[in-house]
Amino acid sequence: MATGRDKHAGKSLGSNLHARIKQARVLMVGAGGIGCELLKNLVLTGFGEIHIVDLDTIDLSNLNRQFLFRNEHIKKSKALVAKESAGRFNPNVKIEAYHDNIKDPRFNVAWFKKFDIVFNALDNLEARRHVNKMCLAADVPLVESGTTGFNGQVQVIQKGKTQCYDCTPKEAPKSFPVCTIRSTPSQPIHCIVWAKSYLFTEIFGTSEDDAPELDHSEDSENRREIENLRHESQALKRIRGSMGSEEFPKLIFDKVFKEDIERLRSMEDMWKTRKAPIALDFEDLLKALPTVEKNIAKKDQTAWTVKENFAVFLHSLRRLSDRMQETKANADTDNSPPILSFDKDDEDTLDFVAASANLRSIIFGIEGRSKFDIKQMAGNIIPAIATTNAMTASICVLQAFKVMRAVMAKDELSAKLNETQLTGSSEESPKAKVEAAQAEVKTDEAFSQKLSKAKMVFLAPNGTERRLTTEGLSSPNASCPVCSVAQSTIVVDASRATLNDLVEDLLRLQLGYGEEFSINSEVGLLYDPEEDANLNKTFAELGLNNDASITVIDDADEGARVNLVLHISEQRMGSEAKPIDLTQKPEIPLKPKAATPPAETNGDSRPIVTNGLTNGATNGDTNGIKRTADEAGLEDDLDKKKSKVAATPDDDFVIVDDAHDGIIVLDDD
Ligand SMILES: Nc1ncnc2c1ncn2[C@@H]1O[C@H](COP(=O)(O)OP(=O)(O)OP(=O)(O)O)[C@@H](O)[C@H]1O
Ligand SMILES: [Zn+2]
Repeated sequence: MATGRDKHAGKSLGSNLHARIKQARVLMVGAGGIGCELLKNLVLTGFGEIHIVDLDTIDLSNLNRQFLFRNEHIKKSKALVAKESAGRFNPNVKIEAYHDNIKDPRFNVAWFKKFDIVFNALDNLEARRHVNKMCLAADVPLVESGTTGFNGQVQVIQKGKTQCYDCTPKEAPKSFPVCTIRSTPSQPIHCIVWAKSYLFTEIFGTSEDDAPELDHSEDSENRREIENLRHESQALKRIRGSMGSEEFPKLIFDKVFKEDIERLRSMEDMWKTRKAPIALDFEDLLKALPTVEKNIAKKDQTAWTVKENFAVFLHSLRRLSDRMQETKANADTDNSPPILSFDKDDEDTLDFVAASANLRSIIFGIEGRSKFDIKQMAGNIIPAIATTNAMTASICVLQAFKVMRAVMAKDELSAKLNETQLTGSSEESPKAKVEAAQAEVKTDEAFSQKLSKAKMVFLAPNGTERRLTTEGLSSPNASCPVCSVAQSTIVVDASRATLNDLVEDLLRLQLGYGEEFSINSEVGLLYDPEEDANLNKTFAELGLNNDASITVIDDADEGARVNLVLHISEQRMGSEAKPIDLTQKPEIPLKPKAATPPAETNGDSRPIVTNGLTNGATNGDTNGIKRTADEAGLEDDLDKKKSKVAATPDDDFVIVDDAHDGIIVLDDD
C-alpha cells in the first residue's frame, strides 16, 4: 500500500500499476530541455530505477529551462548533475548516470534489454535513429519525444506493433541552392547563410564546401554560375593571405561588396526579372564612420543603417583577424593552420556575420535584420520553450503508464504460463506444447490490446480547437527499411571468419540467397556482386567486432526478401568448428509488393508537428466534437471512474475532479 510520498501517485495510478512502476527499470537518453522535466516526473511518480545517458556538459544558456542545473554546475556533466539534483526529490529511486554518447558500443543490445521502457529526450536525428534501432533490436518499448517552440510530439514505439521512428521519412535540414546564396539572394536568410557559410568560412575557416546549408547540386540554373563562383572563392583565398596588413579590410570589402557585385550586375539576363544589385563604396562609407555611435554593436534589437553595419563589419573583422594572427603565432608548426568557426554565442563572429549579411542585404535591396534576429537565424535557433518541454515530458509519462499496463498484462500471463508449466505433468507432452503456444498467443494479444490505448500526441500552438490532439498508433510501415526487417544473431570467430564465409556458407548455403544481394555495415558497403575486394578479409580485419551489426539487402528481381540485420556475437571457436554460424535460423519474409505511399515528412532534427485540426480530423475528433466513450475505448471504465476515481483506474484517463479525495485524473484521449 502506498504511503507518504507515494500516496498520491499510488491513488492516481492504482496499486497494481504503481507497484509495477516501482519495480521498473527505465532508460532516459538526453538530459536537456525535455530530459530535466522528464526525469523530475519519473522520479516523483516513483519509477524504481532510472538510467540517464547524456554526452554533454552544462552551458549557461541551458539554465533558463533545464531547472535541475544551476550556475555552479556550468561545465559539469549533464547526466551526473541531473542525477544528483533529481535524486533529492525521492531517495527511494535508484539513479545511474553516464556521461557518454548513447552510440558508445558499451550500450549494446544486451544492455538495452535490461530496461522495461526507454525514453528519448534528444535533439538530433542521428541519435534518435540509433536509439530507435537499438530498442527494435532489444524489443524494448520506446517513448520518443521532441519539441520546437510551441510544438511538441510524443510517439510510442514498439517493435512489430507500431510504426518505428523511421517508418515515416525524415527531411534533411533545409539547404539552399548555392546560386541563390551566392548570386541571387531575395530574403534576409539568404544573406545570413552567405555571411556565415561562405564569407566567414572562406576568410576564417575551412572551405564552404562542407557547409550543410549550401546545396551544390548542379541543376541547370546552378551549373552556369558554379564555375565563376569557384574563381571568386579562389581570389578571396588569396586575399586571406594578407590578413593582418593595413589594407586587408579594404581588400575584402572591395572584393565581396564591390567587384563581385559589379561582375554579377554585368550579367544582364540575371536581372531581367529581378532588381539588380548596387555595389557599395569603401571610401564613401569610411568618410561617414566618425558619425557612427561607439557602442553600436551592443544595440542588438534594431536594424542598423549602412554606415553602422560598415562600422561593425570593420571592427569585428579586425578583432577576428587579431585572433587568427595570435593563434597562428602560438600554433605548433606541425599542426594544421588555425581556423575560427562561427558560434552564435561568440560576439566577434556574430557581429561579423550580422554586419556582412546586412551589407549584402542593402546591396540587393533586401530588408536588414537586427543582430538579435540574425543570432536566431544564423544559429538555427527556434526558441526552446520551457512550458512546451514540461507539457511534452508529462505526456511522455502518461503514455508510459499505458505501456507499463501492457507490460503488466504480459508479465501476468507469462507468470501464469510458468506456473502451469511447473505444475503440468510433462513438459514434453503435446498437450503442454499446445497450451504453451496458446498462452503465448494470448499474452501477445493482451499486450497488444493494452498497448493500443497508447497514442501519438501532438501539442500545437493556440488557435486550433485543442492544444493537445492525439492519433491512434499506426501499424509498422511494411516497407520501412529499419523495422520491417528480419533480425538474427551470428556467432563469429572474428580472427578466422572471412566475408566469403558469410556470403557463401551462411547466406547462400544456409539461407538460400541468390546472386543479387549486398552487405552493408555502419561504415558503408562491404560486398555486392561488383564489389568483391573484401571477400578474403576476416571480420577482425574489416573491423566487425562484437556487437556490430551488418545488413543484408536482397536485390533479387523476383521474390526479394526484406532486409536481414545480423548482430555479431564474437566467440573464439576451436579450429575444427565453423568460424561463423547462426544462433537461430531467421524467418525472412518477402518484401511487400506495392510500396506504401510516402507518409508526411517529419521535419529536421526535431519533429515538425502537424497542426491540431489536421490531427483532430484524422482521428475521429472531427471539428472538435468529442468522441464517444466507446470510440475512445473508455466503455468499461468510464462509469467506474465517475463513481470512484482512483480506486481502480484502468486504461484511459478522463478529467474527473473528484471532490472526495481531491484527485484529478488527466484526460489524454
Ligand atoms: N548521441 C547522444 N548521446 C547522448 N546524449 C545526447 C546525444 N545527442 C544529444 N544528446 C543530448 O540530448 C540533449 C537534448 O537536449 P536539448 O534539446 O534541450 O538540447 P541542449 O543542447 O540542452 O539545448 P540547446 O540545443 O537548445 O542549446 C542534450 O543534453 C544533448 O547533450
Ligand atoms: Zn519502421
